[in-house]
Amino acid sequence: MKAVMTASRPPEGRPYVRMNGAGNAFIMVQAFDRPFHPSADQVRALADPAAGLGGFDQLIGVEPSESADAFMRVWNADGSMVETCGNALRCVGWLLLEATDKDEVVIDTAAGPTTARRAPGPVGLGDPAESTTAAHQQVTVDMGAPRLDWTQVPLAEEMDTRGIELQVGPIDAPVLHTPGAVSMGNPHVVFFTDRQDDAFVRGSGSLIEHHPLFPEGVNVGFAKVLDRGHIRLRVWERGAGLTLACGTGACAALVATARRGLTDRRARVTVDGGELTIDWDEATSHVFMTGPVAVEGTGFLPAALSDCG
Ligand SMILES: N[C@@H](CCC[C@H](N)C(=O)O)C(=O)O
Repeated sequence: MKAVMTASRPPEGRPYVRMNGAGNAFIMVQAFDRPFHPSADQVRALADPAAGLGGFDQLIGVEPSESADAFMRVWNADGSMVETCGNALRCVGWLLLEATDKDEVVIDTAAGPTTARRAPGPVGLGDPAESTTAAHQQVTVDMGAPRLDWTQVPLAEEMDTRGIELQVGPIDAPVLHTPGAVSMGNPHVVFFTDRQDDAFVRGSGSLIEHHPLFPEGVNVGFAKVLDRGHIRLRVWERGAGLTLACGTGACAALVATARRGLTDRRARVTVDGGELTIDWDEATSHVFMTGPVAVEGTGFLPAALSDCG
């Protein structure tokens, strides 16, 4: 881990690795040697293009753990600290797999532990073993069982999470209605809809994110079922807005569509930044997510924002 994240260190600031998981953008900060606990203001400052990091959806702290290979801490770009992030788990998993000789690593989070392992690369992209970066690498994570009780999402009132009482638009002709609600360690609502254009996703997503039915806020998915094994998904992320991919959102979309009988328990989920495969295993009830990870570069945090212990 340290080998991957601490190449040569100039005096100014703490090193970072910029990665993406199917387009979901992360800044990974090594917090093995010294704690990294930025305030919400400091996270927002780092997310600002003026900080020179290129912006990100989530800021990730990779910390030591007594029970796992690492603990992953997640901040959204708006500064909020959240439970977990599926695509970042695949990226941190890849970093840990690269830095050790293990076949499988365990990453703890505020939502509980997750295991990560390499998966065969996609056909047509060459041999992943020949790649010097993570560009062609596929990683599978075990996201555990979805939490489906209304108290676990959580919702503000009792409802059947297969299709909750929520609609957007006129009462007699709503444009969105009866979404599924799922927690993958973080809260998701998934609408089954063909409406996926930018303006619609941004407008309705930002509204629903803060709806009083979701006391902790919510990530908002817009899922178009193409066939029983294929979903087109866009996600308005809580605390980050419209992103190119949301891993927990893809897991939640598969769970929500499978519960409604719209898809099988395994499906390809096409997001703006790539393809994810989600498998809701019948025997264990665990949701497995496979998809690409990529290293975009490395750098050093601005000195003033490096010592956030
Ligand atoms: N990008 C993530 C989810 C990150 C956290 C989310 N915005 C939240 O507030 O719960 C993913 O890949 O799962």
